[in-house]
Amino acid sequence: MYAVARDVTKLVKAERYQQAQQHILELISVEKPLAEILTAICLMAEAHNPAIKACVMLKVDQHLQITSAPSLSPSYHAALANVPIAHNAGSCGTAAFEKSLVVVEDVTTDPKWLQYSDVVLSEKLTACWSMPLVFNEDNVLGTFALYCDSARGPVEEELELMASCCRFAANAIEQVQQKQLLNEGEQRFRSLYQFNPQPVYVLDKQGYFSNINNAGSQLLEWPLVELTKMHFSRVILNEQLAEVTEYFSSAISGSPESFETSILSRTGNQHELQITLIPTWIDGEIVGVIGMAKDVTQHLQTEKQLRLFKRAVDASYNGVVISDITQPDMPITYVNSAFEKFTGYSKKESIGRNCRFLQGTERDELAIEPIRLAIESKQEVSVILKNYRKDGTLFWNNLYLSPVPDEAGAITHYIGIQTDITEQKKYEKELAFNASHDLLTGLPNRSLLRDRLVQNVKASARHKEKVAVLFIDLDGFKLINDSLGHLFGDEVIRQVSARINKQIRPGDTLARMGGDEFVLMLPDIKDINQLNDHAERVLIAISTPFKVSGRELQITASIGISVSNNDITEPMELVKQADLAMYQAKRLGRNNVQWYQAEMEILQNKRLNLRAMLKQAIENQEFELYYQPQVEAGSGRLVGLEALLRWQHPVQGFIGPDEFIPIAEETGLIIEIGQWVIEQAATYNRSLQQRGLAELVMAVNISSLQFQREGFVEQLEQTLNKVQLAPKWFELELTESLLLENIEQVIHKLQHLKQLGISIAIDDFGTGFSSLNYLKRLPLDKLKIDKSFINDLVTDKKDAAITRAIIAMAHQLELKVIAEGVETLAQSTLLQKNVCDELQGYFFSRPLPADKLEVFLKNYLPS
Ligand SMILES: Nc1nc2c(ncn2[C@@H]2O[C@@H]3COP(=O)(O)O[C@H]4[C@@H](O)[C@H](n5cnc6c(=O)[nH]c(N)nc65)O[C@@H]4COP(=O)(O)O[C@H]3[C@H]2O)c(=O)[nH]1
Repeated sequence: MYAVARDVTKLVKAERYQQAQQHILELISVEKPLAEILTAICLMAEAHNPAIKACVMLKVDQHLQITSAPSLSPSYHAALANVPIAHNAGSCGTAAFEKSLVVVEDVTTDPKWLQYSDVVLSEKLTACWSMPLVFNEDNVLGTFALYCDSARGPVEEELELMASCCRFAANAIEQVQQKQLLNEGEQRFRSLYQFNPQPVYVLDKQGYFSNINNAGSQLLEWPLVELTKMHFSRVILNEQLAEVTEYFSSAISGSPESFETSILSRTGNQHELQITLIPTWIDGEIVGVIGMAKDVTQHLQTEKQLRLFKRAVDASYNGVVISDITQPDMPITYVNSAFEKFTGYSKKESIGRNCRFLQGTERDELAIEPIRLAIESKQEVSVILKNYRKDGTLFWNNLYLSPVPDEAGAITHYIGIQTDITEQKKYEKELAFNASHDLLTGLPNRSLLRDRLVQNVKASARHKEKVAVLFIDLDGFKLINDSLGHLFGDEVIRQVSARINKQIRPGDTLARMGGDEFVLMLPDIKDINQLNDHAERVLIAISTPFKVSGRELQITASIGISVSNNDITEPMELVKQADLAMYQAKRLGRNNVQWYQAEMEILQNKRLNLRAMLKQAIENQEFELYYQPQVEAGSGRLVGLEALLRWQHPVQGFIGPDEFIPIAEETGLIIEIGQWVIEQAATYNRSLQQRGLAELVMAVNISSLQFQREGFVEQLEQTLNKVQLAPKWFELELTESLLLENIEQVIHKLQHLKQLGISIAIDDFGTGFSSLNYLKRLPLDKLKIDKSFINDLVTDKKDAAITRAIIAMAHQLELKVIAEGVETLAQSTLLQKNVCDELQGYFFSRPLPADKLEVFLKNYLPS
């Protein structure tokens, strides 16, 4: 009977224990709170033996805290709230520390309980056995302890119970902790997903959005509800769809993809996105992809713009250079292609160096100073620098420097824009030179001469010295120019200027005033007596024969000299004075030197007066014609008259033609005067014939200006018709130089005159630049040997020889010859002997007024 009763108790106990275990497993599986599960474990242990109490402590940091001890008092709970994991920290603290079972049979004697024994005793408990809750062999989660009211160790059965409770507790704790970890992970993922500022989305295997975060739906501008039914192709730009679909297929096959594409939002806004697609694996199977997008529209635009800027700067015509002013010695960090082209230095050779290497060995401190100041004050600046290319050639660099701020506004760099203005500089220099120099000879011109004269006159006055001016004018240059052409004339001027240039000292100025006029300024003259020698040397230099275009030539010059004095207020006055002196030299037969004298001014004034009076002379009928007879050499018979103009001014008295004709020519009045002479001479000749006084050819001097005028021949023809004088009784005396101007037109006019029956004589023959060529070509009748040859004809063999030669040549060309200025019988006889056709001169008669001529005609007897 007894035996049966015992078996039942054991059985009941085992059954209850099993039920308790079942209950605990259920609690764990339905994820009941940990404290509830641990309490159930404690109760299961206590149910085994009413003399023992259970306690579960969990590890929190390096301490143990009671999580469940259902049969222990609240004061016990409070006292062991925080037990350290250490040696001698009660049974539990020690067990957790040593990771092994600790059995304390009597807390009153065991040193492990020194601190806590009172608390245990007040619970009427004596022994405490504690087992660590270990997970994965090493990880201590806490402790499971059994207290006993008697001082003893655990029996075998109790040890098994503890081990079993520990397993249950460790399981429950582990599951709770796992769940906690899972929870946290999910929350983290949700945060990453939901609060990500960049679009994140989930696509299913077919490419439909299953989910998308707020940033994504905002970018696409579609409501979340609608998006989750949409296929991704709906938002991709058409032309990129094929490519994106391929990326999607690749991702859905397990390979993550990253690419850039363009999408269109609901309202049509285009965005450039950088997308990463990651396959989503669930239980070893891909169920879709997670997409992450980054809106790079702004970034791409900025990049595009930067690339454009870089290309533009690279392609710029101007050299561009950027220097880092935050670095020591401000190295170059960038140069464009134009910089490389200008300077010859490649990018590699330039970057890292300071810009000053372009200045070569010399440094233009004056130009660099503004750059230094501008960089110091972070200002912009523009300077013109003399720089050198790699090959050593100079170039002018118009450099504009501007500060470049960083994002924070601090100036970190300077950008320099270079313009190569070498050509412009050269042009400016040329312009400046041309403005002050004569193009043909390269000599200073009038304006530069004026500047130098002003400076030198001032300086000389300070040093009590003088400035001399030599006005040099070539003799007969007009004839050379007219007969041999302007190019030839230019070459003559060039050669003459070079010759004079050789005669000057440093500090002298030789200027060309235009035409054939030169001015030589000689400063610092100490002895004015040397000036004559100087001028003579110039004359000799000019008159030495020279060759131009293969033609031998000799040319002389006339020089006027003036010297500064204290009365001079305007230095150019000196040039005027030297000019007047030069005119005097011309008047005195050319090829000589004259000094300026105050009387010359008077003479000049007189000329100006004359000019004014001449205008009145025609109206006031102050002109009169004198006539000088011309005789046939052989017979002495009268054959012609030369009409010579006389001017009887009511106040000034007689004024000679040599004096007023040049002025009449200068002013153009010669046209009117000349026409008056023609009419007067023709009328008078007709009158002589009508009155039966003489039948003679009337020769009239014609000025170049008059002859060159359009309609001259026609007007002459009309005049002769008007006065009814047959053209054969009229002759024109033309000078050599006149014939050489515009030769084709001259020939045409002469032929016309010839047709009319008017004869043509060449006046002053032998004094000009006689060209035999034109004599042959022109329809002429007569040559008039100049009186300068006749003067010394009898005494000077050379003059006699020239005269003979002229006569012989003229006859060969079937031209008549008349000699003028015949004053003596000897001259007349010699000319006769030399078969000169006609003679004219004081020996026969002076020019006579009409009344006296008529007396002469009546009395004339051929000798
Ligand atoms: N010593 C010297 N001289 C003599 C002798 N026989 C004549 N003469 C001068 O020689 C000049 C000859 O005239 P021309 O060579 O045509 O030189 C002329 C001519 O070129 C110009 N001329 C005179 N009348 C006119 C005119 O009506 N029209 C133009 N265009 N020029 C004129 O003025 C020049 C000077 O004229 P004139 O003073 O009248 O001077 C005249 C005349 O008086 C002589 O035996 N010995």
